Amino acid sequence: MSRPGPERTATGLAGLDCDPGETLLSVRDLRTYYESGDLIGGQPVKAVDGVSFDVKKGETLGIVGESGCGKTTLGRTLVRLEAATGGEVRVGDDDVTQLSGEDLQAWRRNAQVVFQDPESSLNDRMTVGEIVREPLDVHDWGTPAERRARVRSLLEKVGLQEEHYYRYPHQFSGGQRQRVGIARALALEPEFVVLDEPVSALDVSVQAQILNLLMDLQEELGLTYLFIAHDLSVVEHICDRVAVMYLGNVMELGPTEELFEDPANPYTRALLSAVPEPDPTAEIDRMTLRGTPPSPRDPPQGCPFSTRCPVKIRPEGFEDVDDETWEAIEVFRETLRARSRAERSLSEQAREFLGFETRFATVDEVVEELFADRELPGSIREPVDRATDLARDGDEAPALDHLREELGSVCDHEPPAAHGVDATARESRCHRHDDEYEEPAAVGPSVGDAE
Ligand SMILES: Nc1ncnc2c1ncn2[C@@H]1O[C@H](COP(=O)(O)OP(=O)(O)OP(=O)(O)O)[C@@H](O)[C@H]1O
Repeated sequence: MSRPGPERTATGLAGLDCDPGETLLSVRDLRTYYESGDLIGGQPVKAVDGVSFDVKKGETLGIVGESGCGKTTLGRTLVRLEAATGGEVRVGDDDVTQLSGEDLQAWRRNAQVVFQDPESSLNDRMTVGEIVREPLDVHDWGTPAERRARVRSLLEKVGLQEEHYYRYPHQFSGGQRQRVGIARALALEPEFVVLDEPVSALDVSVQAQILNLLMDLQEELGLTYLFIAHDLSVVEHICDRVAVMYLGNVMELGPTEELFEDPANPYTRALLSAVPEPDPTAEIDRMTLRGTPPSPRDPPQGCPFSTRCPVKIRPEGFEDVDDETWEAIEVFRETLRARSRAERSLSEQAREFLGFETRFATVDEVVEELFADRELPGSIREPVDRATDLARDGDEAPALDHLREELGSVCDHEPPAAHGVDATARESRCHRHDDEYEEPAAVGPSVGDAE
């Protein structure tokens, strides 16, 4: 069978040949779960838990969020390095998650990854020429002479010299190794490239060079990038649009400038307010988030961010309870949740949430510390007492269910839908965008620079 050589123009999948600005990938309700290693009954890790967005041809879409929120899994699922558990990734009429045979080969040629750590992602026993040529060999691209010529032109394209062909990765600096990784990713002329933290392992002085190279290559080759990063300043610099992930969900997605200037979602606001200001005298209200993200094995039933959200909606009838009392209830719930995970002892968790040095051994001591000095109305005292009884017997799950039933709001019960939040098609998932509630910005601390 004849294989595509250097002259080939068709990508192999009709949907990839769309025009710049048109939708290249249409991701719908995509889920990727990792099955638990337990023999029976373990919950899967819901690394990507129902995300929907489009990627437009020629754009750079940033994916940001804290460690463990599912960025890498999302990128790997899009290029079929991980199998999706559910949902779709449409390219024209094809669903990438279902491709097999030649169509899957065509997708694999067209969807490549540049990995974070050029130290470990390149095989140290192969020469640079062999590393870059390997995908051409695997896909039986052109003739051997054409492959060698292609590797030389790729090395030049990424700023390396011809004589580097016969060297080994360990003879190179981190920046040079990442250039090799980029050349390899581009060998098969892909349309779509996942850049998974491509500069975070590099010296700051080298980062800009690699980012400039990536931007030049994008322009020259019409590439579409998914740019995964936790460094927000890099994202602001390089991305056209940004998706903010939390616990396997996209909380907000929109054009970079608008999203950074006026973040709509409480999580985006918290994430941006955690970025150190270049001017330390600038007065901004920093949002500090309580606790740690919930386990992706057991995400909250309502809004993914509900357990830590600083502007969580109160349930009806509790609006007048003072903030400290309400905070104590949320800390109680968070402590029970941590205890049910049993990853760390209750005392460690409680100390972290409360900032106390005291050791807590029992639920009663936590309750005493949180509520002893407070006048609790019966509508709060009763569910707290009931939950304490349940938790005392080691039943945190029913205790939490009870608290959610009695003291939970819409944020605890329903996942928020995506709301359009400005004229740029930006979307944010938060119940506060419903007309009946105040917007996050109206009730929470302000975010952004104070120039
Ligand atoms: N192969 C795997 N098996 C089981 N769980 C996994 C696997 N890979 C990732 N996870 C889990 O899935 C969740 C998402 O991980 P992922 O690496 O996608 O997040 P991330 O946002 O890219 O994090 P980081 O910024 O630290 O790379 C985490 O809880 C992680 O522990």
